[in-house]
Amino acid sequence: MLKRSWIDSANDAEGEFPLNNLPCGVFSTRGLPPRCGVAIGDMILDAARAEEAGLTGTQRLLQSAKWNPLMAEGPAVWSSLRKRLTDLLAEGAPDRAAVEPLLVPMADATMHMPLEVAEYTDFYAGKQHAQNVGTMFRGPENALPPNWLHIPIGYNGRASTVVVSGTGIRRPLGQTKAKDAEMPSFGPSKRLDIELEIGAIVGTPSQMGEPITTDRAQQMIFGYVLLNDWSARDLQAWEYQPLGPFQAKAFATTISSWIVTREALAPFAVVTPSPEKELLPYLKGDFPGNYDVNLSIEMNGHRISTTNMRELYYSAAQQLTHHASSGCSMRTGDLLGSGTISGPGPSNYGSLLEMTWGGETPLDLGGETRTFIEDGDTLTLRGHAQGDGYRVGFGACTGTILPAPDYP
Ligand SMILES: O=C(O)/C=C/C(=O)CC(=O)CC(=O)O
Ligand SMILES: [Ca+2]
Ligand SMILES: [Mg+2]
Repeated sequence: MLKRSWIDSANDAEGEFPLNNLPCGVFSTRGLPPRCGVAIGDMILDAARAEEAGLTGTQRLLQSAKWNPLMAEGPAVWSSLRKRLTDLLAEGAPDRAAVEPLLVPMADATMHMPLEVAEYTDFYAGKQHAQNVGTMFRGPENALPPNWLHIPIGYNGRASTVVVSGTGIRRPLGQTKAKDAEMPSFGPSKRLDIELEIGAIVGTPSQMGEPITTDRAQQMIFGYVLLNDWSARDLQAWEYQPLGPFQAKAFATTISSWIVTREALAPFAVVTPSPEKELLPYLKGDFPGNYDVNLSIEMNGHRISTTNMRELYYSAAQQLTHHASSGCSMRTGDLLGSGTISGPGPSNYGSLLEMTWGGETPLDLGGETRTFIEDGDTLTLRGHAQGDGYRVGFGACTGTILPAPDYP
């Protein structure tokens, strides 16, 4: 049910930021440095100033212009802050007069990275995507690798190039090799693509040498963002064997400005699809660790795909458990990409590679067509969970492609 707020725009049934959501971002307004804020309707509550005014029940957790200090505190503190903010913003709140001056119109704000990304790992937990990409790269017989049904497969990506929604992305340069060419060549990617993913954000850390259970992993997750894993398919096809993606995915990853907390998504929790092969005991998660979140992709304003987070075969908790299982420590601010979330048919695929089947079938964008991304194109991911009379949304995860740089 919609929790009503004294901020009218937060009571809109189709709005993304009702009182039920309260996602965490970092914003600035003219002349003032970036600071922590919480979205409510079409406004942002200045959480840093609310803390200074003694309204949040926290001390010095919201002053660093990143959410990491709060994230490190763990679920009890996350929960009490959420409860406190809910009380401040609910219809009939006694503190309204103190809170009102701390609201800034979203339209006047510039958004920044909401967290310091400690490390970034990208998984491959969408089965339809793994099947599709495997078919194109290795043929239908070898599409799904033999380990896929047993391990949440991943690779270590780059935290240095995770950027916030709205950041322009330079077309990457790299090495490619045409099938019939004798030598590889170097230049701008000609097969630039997106991947629609959800990123899970680790709040509380684990120690080196300390494996964790799926229950504990679930408790460690602070929240989720939309994530676009920009991918240069021509670089990828040439470089990926035997160590997996490298420069094809190292140049940029865009996340939404808002972190939707695990608590806000709890009413939309679902179990992952039943495993086709029994999972080893350490990976079993008998709780609903996935979420019913509607997802979509727009290219230059045209919707080109719709899918849902519930398609994921492994939950973020299972991915995190596997990640720590060897003794690998997990840090506050670790970002775990889910893997591309493709649904059953071409209108539900999460990458252009799949939608155009390797560039063979162009997409119709109302007059124009596209296979891969051209300079100046804007790609936008959106996502929301649908409640009874309200939505919990992520805001946009968007980026425009700029021409490749000259080689120095
Ligand atoms: O080699 C392959 O089969 C494909 C690898 C990827 O594309 C890696 C990746 O980013 C996985 C994903 O997002 O699902
Ligand atoms: Ca990916
Ligand atoms: Mg990437």
